[in-house]
Amino acid sequence: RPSGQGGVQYGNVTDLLAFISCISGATHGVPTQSDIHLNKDTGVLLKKDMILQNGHYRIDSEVLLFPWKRLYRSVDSAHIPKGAFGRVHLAQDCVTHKRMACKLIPLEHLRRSDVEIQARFGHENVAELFGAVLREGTLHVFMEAGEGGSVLEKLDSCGPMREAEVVWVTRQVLLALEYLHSHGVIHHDIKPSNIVLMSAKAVLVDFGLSVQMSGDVYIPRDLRGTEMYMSPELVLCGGHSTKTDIYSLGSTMIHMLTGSAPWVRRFPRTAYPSYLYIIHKLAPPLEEIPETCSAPLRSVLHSALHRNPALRGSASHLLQHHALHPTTNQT
Ligand SMILES: Nc1nnc(-c2c[nH]c3ncc(-c4c[nH]c5ccccc45)cc23)o1
Repeated sequence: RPSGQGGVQYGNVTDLLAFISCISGATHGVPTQSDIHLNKDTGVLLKKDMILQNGHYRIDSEVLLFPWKRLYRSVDSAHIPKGAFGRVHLAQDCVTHKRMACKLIPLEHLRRSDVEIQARFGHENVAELFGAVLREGTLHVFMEAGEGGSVLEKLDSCGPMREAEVVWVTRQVLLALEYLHSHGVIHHDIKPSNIVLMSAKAVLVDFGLSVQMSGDVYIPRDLRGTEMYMSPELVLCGGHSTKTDIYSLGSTMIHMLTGSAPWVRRFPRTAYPSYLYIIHKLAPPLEEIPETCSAPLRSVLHSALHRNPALRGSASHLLQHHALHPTTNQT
């Protein structure tokens, strides 16, 4: 590479995956064949409207980072969304002004799934991956930006969502899950903060805990997810399937309908440091479904929150439910 040249280049998903396995291998002591210079900016961009300069794509010269603007009055403007290991900023290409999300992941916290799953499994309702650049030990992952913020932010500032909005979000998350589950991918962290809003769609983000199953059952080595949204079978650690995401979506639907995560109203977090025992011992939180919830949507919730994963609806099955096909004449 000529001197002064950066190591960032345009490429395809295969090039990006090779780059990610190189650097994640490099950090886990696996000797890599490539001449990755961890101290120069190296990386792969998938989009030509991200403009390289001499093989560089640097923060504050080729691309600028901004804190997300105050989307809602009451949300603390310092509230920068962060994934399992990474802070997410709004980014803008200096030449094309393309607006993106940029997640900064310290190399020591990088999980290959954080990038690999989004790169391999593109879908309308999965935040699109635009590229990744490694600079001074931090991986900058550029993605599709949900400038409407997350569903959690919307709930924290505007309170419970109307049923039609809940149906709109639920349907799009189910479309993403139907696609991911058909490829054996479990997201493992379905919750309001991992669903972000755009003008005409909602997309899933944060695949840092995702796995692709090799068979029908995934035997976990660790507990993955966020407690209030975890399924009973996941809490038991005896092996689970893609159906765990469906239960987490049911828990997310309760949060959207009531404005609070399941369990926390009956068992305040101050008094209950952990919800794992509650989720294991008690029946699914069906009593938290508001009285005002329509019968059709209630039956979707009963199916999604079924304690037995075998009897729980799949994403494809739930998508066929008439409650998720609102006709225009419904209020
Ligand atoms: N953990 C994680 N991994 N990837 C993402 C991600 C990709 N594109 C995005 N677009 C928007 C937001 C976002 C979340 N909360 C917000 C509040 C205000 C404004 C924006 C947001 C997050 C993302 O997030």
